[in-house]
Amino acid sequence: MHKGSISVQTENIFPIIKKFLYSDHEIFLRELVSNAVDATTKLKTLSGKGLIKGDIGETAIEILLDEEAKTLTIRDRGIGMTADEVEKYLNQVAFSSATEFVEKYKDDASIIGHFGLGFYSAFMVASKVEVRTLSYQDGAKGVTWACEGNPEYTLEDNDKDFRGTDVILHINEESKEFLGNSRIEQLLDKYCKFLPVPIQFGTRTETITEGEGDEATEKEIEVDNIINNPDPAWRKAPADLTDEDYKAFYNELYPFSTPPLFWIHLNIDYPFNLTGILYFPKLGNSFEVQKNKIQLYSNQVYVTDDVKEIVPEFLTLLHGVIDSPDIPLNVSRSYLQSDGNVKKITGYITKKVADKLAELYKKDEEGFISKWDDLGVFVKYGMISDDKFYDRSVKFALVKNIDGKYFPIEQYKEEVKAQQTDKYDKVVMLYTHAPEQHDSFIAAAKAKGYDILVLDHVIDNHFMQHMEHKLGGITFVRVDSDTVDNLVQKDEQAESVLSEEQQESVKGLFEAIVTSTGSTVMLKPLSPEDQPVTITRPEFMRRMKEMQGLQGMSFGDFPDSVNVVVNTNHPLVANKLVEEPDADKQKEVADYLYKLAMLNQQMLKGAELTAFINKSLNFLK
Ligand SMILES: Nc1ncnc2c1ncn2[C@@H]1O[C@H](COP(=O)(O)OP(=O)(O)OP(=O)(O)O)[C@@H](O)[C@H]1O
Repeated sequence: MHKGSISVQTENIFPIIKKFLYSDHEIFLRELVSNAVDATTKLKTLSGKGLIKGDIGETAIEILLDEEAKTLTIRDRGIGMTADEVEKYLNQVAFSSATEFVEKYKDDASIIGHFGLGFYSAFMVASKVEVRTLSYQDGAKGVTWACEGNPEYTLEDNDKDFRGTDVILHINEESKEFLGNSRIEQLLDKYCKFLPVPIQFGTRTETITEGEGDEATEKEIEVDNIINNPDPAWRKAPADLTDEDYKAFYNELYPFSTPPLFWIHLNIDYPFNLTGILYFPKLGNSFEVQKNKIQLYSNQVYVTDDVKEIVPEFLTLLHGVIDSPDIPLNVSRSYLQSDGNVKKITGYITKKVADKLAELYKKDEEGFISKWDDLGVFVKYGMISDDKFYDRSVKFALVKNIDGKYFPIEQYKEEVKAQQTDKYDKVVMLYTHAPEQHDSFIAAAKAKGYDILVLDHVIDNHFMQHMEHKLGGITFVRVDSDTVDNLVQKDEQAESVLSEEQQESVKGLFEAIVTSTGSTVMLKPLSPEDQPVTITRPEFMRRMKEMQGLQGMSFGDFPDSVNVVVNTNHPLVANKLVEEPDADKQKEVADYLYKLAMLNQQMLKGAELTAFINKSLNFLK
């Protein structure tokens, strides 16, 4: 037996590890299993080069839990270590790199906790760590290194008879959770799901069928429980994968979810290394809830699902996996943001996504259109937030009209130009966010030969604002924002059949009825075919208010701004109302017309609505 003292360059590291590493203790398992994987990969490499004679045999890594002995063991059948190597790698390399790391990041506990310290993170959860190891080299002798979380360690020979390393953790009092089967299972699933070496944790029962036809019997057998898929889809060549393989992998990542719309296989080795698969999920009208689903890996080791720094914000709506050994992982956020490689990766991913969409649109326009309702959100979000993406995608950014036809927005502008250009030379793109609710406005606009778009997603206000600015020469106007004659403003002036005096009296009549703040009464000589009274919501104020609401800002109690437009050429106004001799009756008619307009804009509610219905029923008596 040999005793020694770990050379301490700085003050004792163990209290520092315990003090600073309070967050994410669980990372120790990832670190130790990664070391086991490294040792196994090294062995395979040596064998591949013919440097190890004969068959290397079993290489699976095992995780063993002994609740009674309170130990958790990580067992590999990798290269192992000689006594000299243990001294060098565990006492010097591992120790000095851990010391350096803690020194560097001790003011940012979250970083240390998150990224671990390699081998020494074992001391976050263990009061004692034993390493029993046997090197692959001919004639090597087994050695056991043990350390109880202080600078003293022991090293002694053992009789280990199979190549590889057991790291035995004597779990400390505060970390008892790591003696639970399901907790370990959960951690392995989180961090080790796609590690490149099979990892076994206990056994599981499997039902197999023996014999054939009528003779067939079902039997339960115990098999090794391999918790990982060592050869995940993203590491394979796209040519070797079918659509079913991609879907199956999606299901592996997100069990029980709706199949994705399509995917992009990323594969680049210059100027940085990156592989991965990004999936476009079915989003429908939802938005926020889907974020943070992309998982970041480094050589198949799970790192995080917080990829904000690597993937442009709008693409965090995507799902899938990115794997890059080139992303500097154990550094701070601010460093990531300014890192040149990370910027290049972001740019590359954006370009790949835009190219894939362009290709889909070109190759299969119909298929692309059929996916647009789900895809539109990404594309719009991307166009708003990333100029380069805008330039690439404006060609295939679609808008849908009320008849369910889709057009690229630039082409749509040309389609409606002749009918819908206003006196300021802008093409007015009319839209509704709720076709049912705007039925009468839509009917009026259609009768005038206008086309109407459906823009009903929460992102659309921002999208419209952005397109007005970027595309230029267009303005979006909601179909209920003005009376139909004024949706596309022209210079034509219609004549009113009422005298000025009559107009004054009609205006006064309505002003006495319309008392809510924010409402303005206006008279207009519209077509006799149009509604007698229409309530419109001016585009600018409404859109501003909605956009601020979306950003969590508030206009305070700013009332809805609406116009109550009275059509002075409608017979019910021009004849019935004006000619009515009885003042009370006149007021009643005006009020009824106003209520109908409110009803049309879904503004009639509560007691007012009940009174209106009762009044209408009385007419039928
Ligand atoms: N299971 C193992 N089998 C063989 N050698 C090991 C094993 N675990 C650790 N080592 C040796 O100890 C060294 C130090 O390990 P440690 O985990 O601290 O650092 P690392 O793996 O080099 O880097 P990282 O901090 O990224 O984990 C390793 O480089 C390796 O040589």
